[in-house]
Amino acid sequence: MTTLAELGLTAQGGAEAQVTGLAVDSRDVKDGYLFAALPGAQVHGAEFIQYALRMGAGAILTDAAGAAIASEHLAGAMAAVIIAEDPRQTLAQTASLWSGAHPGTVVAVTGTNGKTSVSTFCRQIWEQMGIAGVNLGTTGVEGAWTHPLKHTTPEPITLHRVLAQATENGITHVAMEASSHGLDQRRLDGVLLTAAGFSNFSQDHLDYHKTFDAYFEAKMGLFDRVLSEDGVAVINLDDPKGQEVADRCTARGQEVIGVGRDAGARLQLTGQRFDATGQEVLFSWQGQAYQVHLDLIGGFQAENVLLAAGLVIAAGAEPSTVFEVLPELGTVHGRMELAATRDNGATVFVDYAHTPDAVSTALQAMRLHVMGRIIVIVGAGGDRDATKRPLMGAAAARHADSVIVTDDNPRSEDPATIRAAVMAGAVEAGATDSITEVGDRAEAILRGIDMLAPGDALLIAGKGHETGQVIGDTVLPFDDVEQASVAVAALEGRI
Ligand SMILES: CC(=O)N[C@H]1[C@@H](OP(=O)(O)OP(=O)(O)OC[C@H]2O[C@@H](n3ccc(=O)[nH]c3=O)[C@H](O)[C@@H]2O)O[C@H](CO)[C@@H](O)[C@@H]1O[C@H](C)C(=O)N[C@@H](C)C(=O)N[C@H](CCC(=O)O)C(=O)O
Ligand SMILES: Nc1ncnc2c1ncn2[C@@H]1O[C@H](COP(=O)(O)OP(=O)(O)OP(=O)(O)O)[C@@H](O)[C@H]1O
Ligand SMILES: N[C@H](CCC[C@H](N)C(=O)O)C(=O)O
Ligand SMILES: [Mg+2]
Repeated sequence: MTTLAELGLTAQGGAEAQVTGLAVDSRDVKDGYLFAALPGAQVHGAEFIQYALRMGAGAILTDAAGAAIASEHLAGAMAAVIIAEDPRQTLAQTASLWSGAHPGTVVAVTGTNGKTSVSTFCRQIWEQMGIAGVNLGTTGVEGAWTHPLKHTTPEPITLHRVLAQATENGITHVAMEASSHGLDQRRLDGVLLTAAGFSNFSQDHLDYHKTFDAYFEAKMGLFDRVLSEDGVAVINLDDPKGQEVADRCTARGQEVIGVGRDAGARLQLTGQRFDATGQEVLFSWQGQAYQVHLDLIGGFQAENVLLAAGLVIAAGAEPSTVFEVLPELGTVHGRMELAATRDNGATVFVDYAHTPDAVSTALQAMRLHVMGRIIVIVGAGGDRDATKRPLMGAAAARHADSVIVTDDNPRSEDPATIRAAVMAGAVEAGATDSITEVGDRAEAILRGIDMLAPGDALLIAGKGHETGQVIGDTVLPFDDVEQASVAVAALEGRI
């Protein structure tokens, strides 16, 4: 139990309460809980204050609008009422105080693509250096301590509970993903960051943010608000938005480590040569060169490694030790992962490309490792940014030799309508040998693999590490890597 004062909260009329737990959903409230009634996208959480009180809530955190909505229920209630201008931000601070210690070194990365990859590489570098680290994001908590997560950036109550549990389990270093939803909703505002990274900016999530500007500003919250003035910002200067981000950080007084091919980068990528299994990369840190072989497919993964190395250095590691361990880095699950190889040598890769930029980047990256033709399987998710669908189809048609359009988590939408939008973009971009629509994802994979001649490669885009196909409210088990190896075994006559 903790008092409101210990949680940094002041209730109306100076009321005190012994808080037994925190909840953002009225259905999770138990006796003595503080219920945070937050303004939502669908409804104001204050609509549920009456239920939270019935469940025994001892304190209510909300904004002025929420207090007005629930005034009738709050008037006669015993619960302490805290009114905050930005209750999501207040909740983030409260959750941090509630859960106690978090690991001493926490770095966060934002950007449209590459967050999971960069945070995973940070954790792998720490691991190789003998440091107890984890990455925290889309793929859960992974590393020296593991824990499943439902969101890329969990809401603050979960986030701080997980950080506290990680600390109890000996974790000293965390690399976490800062999603734009998470930043917009202040989910990580109570986390003390040592350093923060920016990977890139392109289209996604316009269903939520509505405009590119709003989406970009949400991401900038990481540097403008969450990272303090004495934190270090590690910025990919090769991205068109990179310099603007760096300038904003400099203006706030933060130390900036620029990374990229850009001549002004302190951590630079100066050379890159590709082979069938990876790439030879030349890095330079403040003028000192390091040549490293990365067992990773895709030029962009070297850029992600560069950003990860920058973050680890910003968090205090000795640069020469960081470059020494880079050859030990392994594929991030579901990111340019070699899933299967046909008897004729043709390869099948699984990648989480689910934005137009990611589809282009992944396919262009593959070209440099592949001698023959490239076939891509692509689809777009339901209940997500619909405007990205034709752009994903167009990116696929522009950069692959054959395109198969299929389903990827249609959710509540009609799968045929989503496929039609992806197909329309692909057909308009044209220039491929073939564009086919195969709704059933397993069949699409089988057909794609059947097309592979010696030297060819197939990219199965969109689902990466995911283990289910979401159709309506049902999640059917589905794993691209597994499907690929089953399809290869079937086509080679082994099953
Ligand atoms: C779009 C979005 O991000 N929504 C988040 C937001 O919900 P909301 O404000 O829209 O909720 P609402 O339905 O309007 O309800 C308002 C409030 O009433 C509460 N409520 C609602 C019903 C009830 O019976 N009782 C009750 O108390 C809700 O808990 C909520 O706090 O605030 C809620 C509480 O903090 C979050 O749980 C919820 O995340 C939902 C579950 C979600 O799916 N978010 C996804 C889109 C997301 O955040 N994804 C990003 C990754 C994206 C990416 O990079 O690809 C992530 O970080 O995972
Ligand atoms: N640096 C990069 N530049 C462009 N595309 C990238 C980059 N890194 C990764 N990608 C593409 O984006 C996909 C997703 O990568 P990753 O999971 O690391 O990103 P993320 O930002 O965590 O995504 P999410 O928003 O779903 O959490 C990859 O599979 C790849 O196709
Ligand atoms: N974090 C992303 C993942 C998309 C993955 C793709 N398989 C899809 O379902 O669209 C989102 O929720 O928008
Ligand atoms: Mg991610």
